[in-house]
Amino acid sequence: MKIIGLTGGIASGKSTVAQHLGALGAVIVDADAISRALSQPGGSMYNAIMHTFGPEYRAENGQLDRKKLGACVFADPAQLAKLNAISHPLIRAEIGRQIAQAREGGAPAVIIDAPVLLESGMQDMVQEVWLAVLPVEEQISRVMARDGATKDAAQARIAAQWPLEEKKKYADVCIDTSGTIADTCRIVDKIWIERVQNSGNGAEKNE
Ligand SMILES: CC(C)(COP(=O)(O)OP(=O)(O)OC[C@H]1O[C@@H](n2cnc3c(N)ncnc32)[C@H](O)[C@@H]1O)[C@@H](O)C(=O)NCCC(=O)NCCS
Ligand SMILES: Nc1ncnc2c1ncn2[C@@H]1O[C@H](COP(=O)(O)OP(=O)(O)OP(=O)(O)O)[C@@H](O)[C@H]1O
Repeated sequence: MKIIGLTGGIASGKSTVAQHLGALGAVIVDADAISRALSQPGGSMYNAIMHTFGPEYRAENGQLDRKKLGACVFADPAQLAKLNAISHPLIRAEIGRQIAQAREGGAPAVIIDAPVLLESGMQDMVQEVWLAVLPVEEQISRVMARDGATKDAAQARIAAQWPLEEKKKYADVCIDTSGTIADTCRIVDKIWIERVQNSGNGAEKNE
């Protein structure tokens, strides 16, 4: 089984690429979904956040106030570092568990969809890094359109991540997501054939 890290910035098209890879037969491990699950009330990340950031980040319904915490950490690198120190080890452990599960299921490939795979040092868990790339102006437009964010909020979140040029240094494959979704899917089909189907499923690299 080939273990592939799929990364890129916010709204760079990772989930769209991952969804298509899922249709092709890959198992998808979604780091954002793991993060949201662990930060449900009573979850390990929720408890640690309440302990470190304080009960003012608990919304009236008991959930983590994601909007408030996002506004805090994406405006202040020191606060983001504090959150990352809590979240990344917990997310990493769960990703490891889900990779093991995928291996037992006999999937040809597992895709770790993780926006901050490189920033968090999780690339040591994967055999290849696939990077979704698009011009930053298009990325800002997609964040604003999808999340209803202001331009400033979109730029703040992008600034909390490594620049694309830095990420390219670690990428085995770049996936251009600047065209239509159909264009992206065609590119992904080709990469899947070349790097998974025709590679003996990466079995020679299996750990
Ligand atoms: C700060 C939080 C509460 C904001 O929640 P919100 O619902 O607004 O955003 P969501 O979790 O859906 O993330 C949306 C996007 O923000 C970006 N983002 C999230 N966390 C981070 C981070 N630590 N560093 C840089 N960018 C991040 C990613 O591109 C992600 O796809 C939340 O993002 C969080 O708990 N982040 C820490 C967990 C983490 O590191 N996640 C990344 C998984 S690899
Ligand atoms: N060619 C394309 N490829 C991928 N996504 C596209 C494309 N064109 C437009 N989009 C849109 O861009 C937006 C962001 O895509 P997606 O949600 O897949 O990104 P993401 O990298 O997973 O984002 P995040 O990590 O923030 O969740 C979506 O609304 C998607 O429909």
